[in-house]
Amino acid sequence: MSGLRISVIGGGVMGETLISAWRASGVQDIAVSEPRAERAAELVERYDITSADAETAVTGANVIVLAVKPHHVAEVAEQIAGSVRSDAVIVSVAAGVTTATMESRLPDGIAVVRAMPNTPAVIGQGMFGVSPGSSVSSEQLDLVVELLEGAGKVAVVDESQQDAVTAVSGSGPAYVFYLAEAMIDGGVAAGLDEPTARRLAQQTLLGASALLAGSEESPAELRRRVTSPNGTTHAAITTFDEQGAGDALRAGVAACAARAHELSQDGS
Ligand SMILES: NC(=O)C1=CN([C@@H]2O[C@H](COP(=O)(O)OP(=O)(O)OC[C@H]3O[C@@H](n4cnc5c(N)ncnc54)[C@H](OP(=O)(O)O)[C@@H]3O)[C@@H](O)[C@H]2O)C=CC1
Ligand SMILES: O=C(O)[C@@H]1CCC=N1
Repeated sequence: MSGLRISVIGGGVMGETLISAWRASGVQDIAVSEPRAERAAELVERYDITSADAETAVTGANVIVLAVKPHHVAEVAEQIAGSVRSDAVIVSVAAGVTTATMESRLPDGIAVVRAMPNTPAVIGQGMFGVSPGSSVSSEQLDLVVELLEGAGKVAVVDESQQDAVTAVSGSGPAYVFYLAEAMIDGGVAAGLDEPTARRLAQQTLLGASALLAGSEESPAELRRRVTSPNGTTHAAITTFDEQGAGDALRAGVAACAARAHELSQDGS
């Protein structure tokens, strides 16, 4: 994508994730704005990008990514409002911040897209739920989708579904790591050394994920194929059910969506 200039406001976990993925996919011109000087210098050194204050970083940028905490989005939008190109597209990755909130802080007609990423984007395996605001042209949406596809898969969804997207894919990697922690702990308790338990859990999650992603079968059917009658898996799943693991996970996903909704009400 020649002539593309991306400005990333906020050089934390998600800002770095996207910068890293875009550098790996060949994007040349990236500027970051990050208030902590040491952190900004680290990103400049690591990814060969430029660093500037927010107003300078967005000047001339075609795509501006807001990767600050949800409660900082409105003030950052106000801060850059006078410096954005009229044809720029602003992509916010903040949980719970609506396109309407951002549009109200920016000049009329500026294109705003809300995107919910996840951290596997750092290895090009991200999942993004994307919702255009009221002033986004189809070319601008295509540009954002193409850019994000450099870091993973993209689903364009109605903005009303963004809290649910956050609850499944945005926060989802943490659920998988939580499962990995429990599997490793359980393996150690059953007699493995930690590095071996970790290796077994890692490859099992990788293999099972690839199988699930490439299969026409439902997760329930794939699980059934592991579960021999009255065998070892049956013992594990029966215990999970008895102890409410499935219900607990469903309740956690619902709590995540509710928290995303709460953020969209007051941003804090
Ligand atoms: N981490 C994840 O897995 C995901 C995160 N998100 C969203 O991404 C956003 C960022 O999250 P994450 O990267 O985890 O958070 P971080 O706290 O790691 O990053 C936010 C960064 O923005 C910086 N910042 C604060 N104010 C400004 C400002 N005015 N101008 C420029 N930079 C500023 C912060 O600096 P300082 O620390 O000094 O305040 C910090 O470095 C959030 O809105 C979150 O909802 C979405 C999906 C997944
Ligand atoms: O925990 C959070 O609030 C952010 C949004 C989704 C993943 N991390």
